[in-house]
Amino acid sequence: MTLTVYNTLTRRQEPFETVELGKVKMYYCGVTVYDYCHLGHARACIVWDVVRRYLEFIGYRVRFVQNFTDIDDKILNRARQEHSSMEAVSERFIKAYFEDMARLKIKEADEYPRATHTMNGIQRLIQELENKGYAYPADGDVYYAVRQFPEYGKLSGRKLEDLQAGASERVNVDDPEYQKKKDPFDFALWKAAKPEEPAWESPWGEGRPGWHIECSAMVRDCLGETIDIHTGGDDLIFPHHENEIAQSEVVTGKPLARYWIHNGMVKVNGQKMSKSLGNFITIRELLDRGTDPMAVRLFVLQAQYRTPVDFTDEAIASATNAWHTLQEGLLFGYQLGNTSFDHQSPVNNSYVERFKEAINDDFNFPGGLEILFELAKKLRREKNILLHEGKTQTDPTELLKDWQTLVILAGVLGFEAEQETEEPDHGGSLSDAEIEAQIKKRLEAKKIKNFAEADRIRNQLHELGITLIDSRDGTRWHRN
Ligand SMILES: Nc1ncnc2c1ncn2[C@@H]1O[C@H](COP(=O)(O)OP(=O)(O)OP(=O)(O)O)[C@@H](O)[C@H]1O
Ligand SMILES: [Zn+2]
Repeated sequence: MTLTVYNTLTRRQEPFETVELGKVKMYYCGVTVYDYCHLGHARACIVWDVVRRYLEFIGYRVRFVQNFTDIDDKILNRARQEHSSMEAVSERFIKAYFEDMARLKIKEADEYPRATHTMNGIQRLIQELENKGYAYPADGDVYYAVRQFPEYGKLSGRKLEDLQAGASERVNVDDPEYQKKKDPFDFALWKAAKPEEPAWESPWGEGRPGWHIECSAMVRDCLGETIDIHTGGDDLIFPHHENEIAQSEVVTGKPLARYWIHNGMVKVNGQKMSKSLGNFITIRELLDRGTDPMAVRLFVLQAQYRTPVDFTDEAIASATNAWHTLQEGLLFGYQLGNTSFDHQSPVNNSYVERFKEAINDDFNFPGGLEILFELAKKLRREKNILLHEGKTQTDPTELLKDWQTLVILAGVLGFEAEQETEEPDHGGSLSDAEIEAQIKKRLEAKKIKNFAEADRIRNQLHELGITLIDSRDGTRWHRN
């Protein structure tokens, strides 16, 4: 089966065909840099990191561009609060962004355009929109006339009429922007300079760009007129991506992107985790309290990328347990005596095929993870037998191949285990009686098919340096 992806634009899962054979141009709407990144951003970044890695794995050459929005009211507000400048705030949080992403092992993009570095492209686009009759100046601002674009709403499936009806009560007629607009849904392409705010020269006077036009200009400057994949969180479908389409497509006469793919939100008690709402946990907070970056990756990839996920401490704890299982599998080869990993090593193709088959179905990463866990659990079982009986049950050459397969496929999803972390700290070990009691609890959990709890107990014991060996006559154990 070849890759098929769900396209927000057509609301269908479609075969993936690129504009240029073998090449993918991909743009991700990145962060507005006025604060530290939170777990919601981590989800978006991990999902697109893995989509990119997977496309490379199946043979595409991917050009991945991700922007920074470094002009925005929120950045200006923060600068005011801190008595500093917009540049100082954005530089600080861009630096923090790179630190966080390095800790999460996110591959760097090929290019990171910034709004403030794209001023020519932005102004050129606005000028072209004006020349074609899609934009009009109003008192130093410039607005996009949504009524001019009959396809407006095609991405989000919203109709202007419905929006109008819904919004009529909420419109603030005293708002100066409202008074300048010909239609309440027209949006700003350029905003006249306000006193003491950063501003750029333009044919419409001093000012700064609106948010949506930045991305249209950055896509065009960095990747061209039609790209293959445009991504971002599903909170951006309307109005941001709708407006990007409206701006770009009337100027170029071409589709802006073949596939619009959106990640679901990380939520907290059912509400979007968001900087503006203040209900977030930053990536650095989460990692500084000892969460393994690979557990964060697992937390993200265990969910289908389009569905919302709830952040809870329990969910992170359970992802941490699962990571320990995977980690054990990834370290298996070193226990067999290998000192390094050779990426050219032979692999077990049947697993590779199953892995691809799962993920080719609209980037079904949870399906891909199942294959990894199958391999990791097999290797763990063999490791226990090896420790206990001095040799493995399966031919070591076959096992080595399984291990190599696991390392390579896990790498496609960005998972890496470091050899140094191989032996967890065995500090507070348990007495024999305590171990027996835990084993009993685990058996009871298994009886009622609560395998998650059974695995949790096994992993917890493993952390304390105790290995369990399951056999037909019960569970034996030894200290490592
Ligand atoms: N809770 C979340 N879950 C998943 N993705 C998110 C979440 N919040 C933001 N994103 C995605 O991260 C990228 C950067 O978002 P942005 O900088 O606008 O953050 P934000 O937290 O939504 O900001 P704000 O709270 O000010 O709206 C976007 O692609 C956005 O869709
Ligand atoms: Zn964007």
